[in-house]
Amino acid sequence: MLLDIEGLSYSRGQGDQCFTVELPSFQLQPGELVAITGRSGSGKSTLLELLGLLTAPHRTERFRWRANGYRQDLDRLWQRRRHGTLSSIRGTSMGFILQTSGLLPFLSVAGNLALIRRALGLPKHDPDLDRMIECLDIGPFLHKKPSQLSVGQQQRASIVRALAHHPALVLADEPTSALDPNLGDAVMTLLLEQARSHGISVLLATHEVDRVETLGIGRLDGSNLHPETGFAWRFGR
Ligand SMILES: Nc1ncnc2c1ncn2[C@@H]1O[C@H](COP(=O)(O)OP(=O)(O)OP(=O)(O)O)[C@@H](O)[C@H]1O
Repeated sequence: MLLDIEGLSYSRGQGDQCFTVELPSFQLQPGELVAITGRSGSGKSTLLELLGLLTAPHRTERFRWRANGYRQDLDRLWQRRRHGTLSSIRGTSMGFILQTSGLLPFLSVAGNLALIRRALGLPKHDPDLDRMIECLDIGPFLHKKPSQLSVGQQQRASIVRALAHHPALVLADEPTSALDPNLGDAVMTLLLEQARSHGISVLLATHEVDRVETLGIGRLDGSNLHPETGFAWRFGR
């Protein structure tokens, strides 16, 4: 099991503006793709930040990680402020597809893709990376800087970058939001194929419930615990 979580919760804000996200129980297997769904403002991005170790939860009964033969008690790492270890897990074993592309502005797209592989000591050339470049049609702008690209082109480049080092977990925040339906399909096909062929687990925040249901992708859906305020959401399958 890649992630094993019980009783995770996080709150931000004060008093009647307090916003809470709860994840009572969640297990994610290697190669599993799960869509995080729920109304706008329900906390999908917040949940991705928590599961991607970018934000510390306020409470967890169990928060465990196991990848590449290593187990980590993430709860304990947060409590002991082992930020170096948390950062190393993020850098080596996770790939992020953010709403803002997150590509480094001073590098070309090719440079962005090469950086993570070089940092991890992986060979420069990888047939699988070439195939991903072809699949999302980013070859024509590999030499360009992110500022010279459309939002959709940046999004496609950031998807390939997140997968370039074959991480154990990819966290994707609305990865098809700026794409036309054909490219949206290509992205979903690529994520499913990477999950199956490389055992990469994918957590995908999305509003595209129809698309994920058509593809048979499981959902972690947010329900509103306080309909009058909408400030507390519980996510479950
Ligand atoms: N930096 C922040 N500071 C304070 N509140 C925030 C911040 N970012 C988000 N929020 C609030 O936290 C709640 C959850 O936001 P989040 O972005 O996680 O929701 P979401 O489900 O991803 O939304 P969307 O579908 O619109 O992207 C919202 O009520 C939002 O207003």
